[in-house]
Amino acid sequence: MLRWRPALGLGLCLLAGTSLWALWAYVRNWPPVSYVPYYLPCPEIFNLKLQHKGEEPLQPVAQPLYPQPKLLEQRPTELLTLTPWLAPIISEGTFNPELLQLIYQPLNLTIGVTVFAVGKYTLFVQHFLDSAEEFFMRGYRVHYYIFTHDPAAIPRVPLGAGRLLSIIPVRRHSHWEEISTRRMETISLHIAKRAHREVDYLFCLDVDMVFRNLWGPETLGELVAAIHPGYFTASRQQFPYERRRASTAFVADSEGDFYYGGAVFGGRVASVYEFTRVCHMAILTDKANGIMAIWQEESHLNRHFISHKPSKVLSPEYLWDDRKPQPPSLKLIRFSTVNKDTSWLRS
Ligand SMILES: CC(=O)N[C@H]1[C@@H](OP(=O)(O)OP(=O)(O)OC[C@H]2O[C@@H](n3ccc(=O)[nH]c3=O)[C@H](O)[C@@H]2O)O[C@H](CO)[C@H](O)[C@@H]1O
Ligand SMILES: [Mn+2]
Repeated sequence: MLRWRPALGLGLCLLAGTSLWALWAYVRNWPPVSYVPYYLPCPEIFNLKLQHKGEEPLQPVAQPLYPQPKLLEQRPTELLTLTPWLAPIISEGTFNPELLQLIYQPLNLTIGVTVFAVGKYTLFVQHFLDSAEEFFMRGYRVHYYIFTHDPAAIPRVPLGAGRLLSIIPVRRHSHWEEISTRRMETISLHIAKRAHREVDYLFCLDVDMVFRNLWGPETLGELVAAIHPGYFTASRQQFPYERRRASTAFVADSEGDFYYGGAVFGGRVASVYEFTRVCHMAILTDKANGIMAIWQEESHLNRHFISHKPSKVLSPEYLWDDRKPQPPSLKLIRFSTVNKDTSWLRS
């Protein structure tokens, strides 16, 4: 009987030790972590940090009340050329193309372009590329990145010297809103993985568009936004911002400078990285809260540009819409949305 005592004592000690360890493991993880399912498909985004020696991004400015800048402030045919935060507004007549050529050509820059062609939107690629070859950054090195679910559907357009095209396969999301919105995520990941080594500047463009006139180095800047063709005469209260406070894209009636289009943005590749990453995070936060902003990523883009002003603003010459007549205030149209059957395209 006495011989069993040490064995029994040892067993009890082991049992007590295991129970204490299990209790400690449970307490240590309290409260239980609940993982938001939306975050799971893209955990890389939280760990990736671009390796560049840049300055710290500007801190968000406090939002004092100030009058809205008006593109047509002076005369009905003359566009504003400078924002109140001293960013140039680019339109025909505000710059000297020959001088800019002399300045930018020796820099040997490579300009990247991202375009998405998912589902029936592959139909737009031919026209987009043909016109880009004619008008976009002529004489510069250009790298087109075409994101598509169907690489075979991308036409082989002959490219000029120094111009490259890469086709990058992506998932075909079922809803068009998801396809459009996911661009922020895909672009930021693509920059971190690859594009930051390959290009100096990057423009992110819609594919249902066509170039009609020259688009040159006057558009290059740290962070570049384009004024939406539908709202350049509207007051900030009429802008179609996200007005629900539950969304991270919320904009108050007293805020806003210009309403920018989601179809055109760009800048230095590192700045476009930070911009798309931050917009993607905001979109994920909304998803986790069960809300989608009224104009998807365009709403987030607009929210961001209120607190982080673009360093250069493109007039609607650079983002027009073929369904609208050319107004007298625009001397030419450089890049425009083609007339399209939206409900068929998105079906
Ligand atoms: C002029 C302008 O600023 N347009 C914006 C506007 O409408 P749009 O009506 O111009 O949006 P859209 O149908 O062109 O979609 C945006 C882009 O996403 C891609 N795509 C979209 C759907 C699809 O099935 N397959 C596909 O590839 C394609 O590159 C397309 O150009 O609102 C969108 C978000 O709601 C985007 O912010 C657009 O940039
Ligand atoms: Mn479009």
